[in-house]
Amino acid sequence: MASHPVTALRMPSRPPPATRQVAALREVSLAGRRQPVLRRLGLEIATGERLALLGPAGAGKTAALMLLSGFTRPDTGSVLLGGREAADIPPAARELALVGHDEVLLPHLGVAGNIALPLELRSGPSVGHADRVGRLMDALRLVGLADRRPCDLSAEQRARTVLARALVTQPGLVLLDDPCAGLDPSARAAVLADLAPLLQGMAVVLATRDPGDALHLGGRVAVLEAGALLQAGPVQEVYDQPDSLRVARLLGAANLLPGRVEAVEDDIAIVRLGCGLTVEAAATPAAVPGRDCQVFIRPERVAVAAVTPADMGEGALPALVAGIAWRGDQVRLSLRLGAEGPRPAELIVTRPAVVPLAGLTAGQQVAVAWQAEYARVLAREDPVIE
Ligand SMILES: Nc1ncnc2c1ncn2[C@@H]1O[C@H](COP(=O)(O)OP(=O)(O)OP(=O)(O)O)[C@@H](O)[C@H]1O
Repeated sequence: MASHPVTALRMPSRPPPATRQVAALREVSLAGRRQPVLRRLGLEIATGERLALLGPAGAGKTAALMLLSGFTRPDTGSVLLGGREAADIPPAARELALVGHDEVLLPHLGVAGNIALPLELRSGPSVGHADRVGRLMDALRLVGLADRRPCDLSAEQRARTVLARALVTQPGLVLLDDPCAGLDPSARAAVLADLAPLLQGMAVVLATRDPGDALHLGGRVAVLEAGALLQAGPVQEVYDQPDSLRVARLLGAANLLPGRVEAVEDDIAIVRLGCGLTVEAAATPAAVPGRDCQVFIRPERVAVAAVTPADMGEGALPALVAGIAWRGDQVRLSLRLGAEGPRPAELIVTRPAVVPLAGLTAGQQVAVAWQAEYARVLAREDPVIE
């Protein structure tokens, strides 16, 4: 192999800066041809923070990045950079790096040459030779193939090179527009994991359609759809406590069990499911006694065992194993709740494939349970975004 793996390890020399606002969108709106692109969107990004903009195609993620980078102006609302109104700051003067969808690598330069280019072009005399070399070595660790040409790189290596090139100047704000597009889930996860040490001290906004990216990036997530902000918060919190069906589905696999709220007591709602069983779930504003609802619970939050509900404990429910499927690194159990009644509900339970399922088989009677805090009462339908 002609390439030289880069082995030097070096921690970034920057001291961790005090937390402050690096950038913000304040109630920005942007009109589109047929429907609004952004609808009074508000976001704040602090020093060193990681924020994933998660949403389906056309949600307005790229449009939000274009506003921050200055290539588009909002129709209403404002963009702030470093606490300052950014309208008069041209894109080239904004101290940020933008990695778009179709970044081009210079074909006549090797990986190291491509990554070093921004250092040559942008770093002023304040960045000494030793610091430049150090930054280049740090960035090269993400790729590890210093002299390979772009035409000889795999899609993952290209993505790594593009990211390394964007980070080599250590900008305070990095905008990443789905830099792992086209890579399979394990490659996406590996790139984001390897990226983490390079991102220290930098604020990162990652636009993605993939909830796995948001979870791997860590930090906060802002969920967008049709230009509207649906929910924002720490990614694990939004994953476990979605406010709507849309957010529940956009963050990953979700059980949504139709039912009706019977009572609410001490932040816990008692819900009678359509299949006839009664369950507990965290009360939300949608938990109004007498109102139809859906009970949300993530598949990995459901406990299952080949015992009776009485043996499993208070609140456990009887279920029937309808099917078991192995999907790569995951086992997926399909259960029927209320199988005796006229309208059984399907409940999906997932486990890492390495976790033994104590010999569960299709057709077996089991008991299931969950902690009420991981189940949530959601409205039967989401409001229309207008
Ligand atoms: N400045 C603009 N003016 C008018 N329309 C725009 C502008 N920017 C984006 N759009 C339109 O707004 C919609 C949302 O586009 P955007 O690229 O932001 O979505 P996205 O969430 O990034 O989607 P994807 O995941 O497919 O990249 C698209 O229909 C796009 O054509």
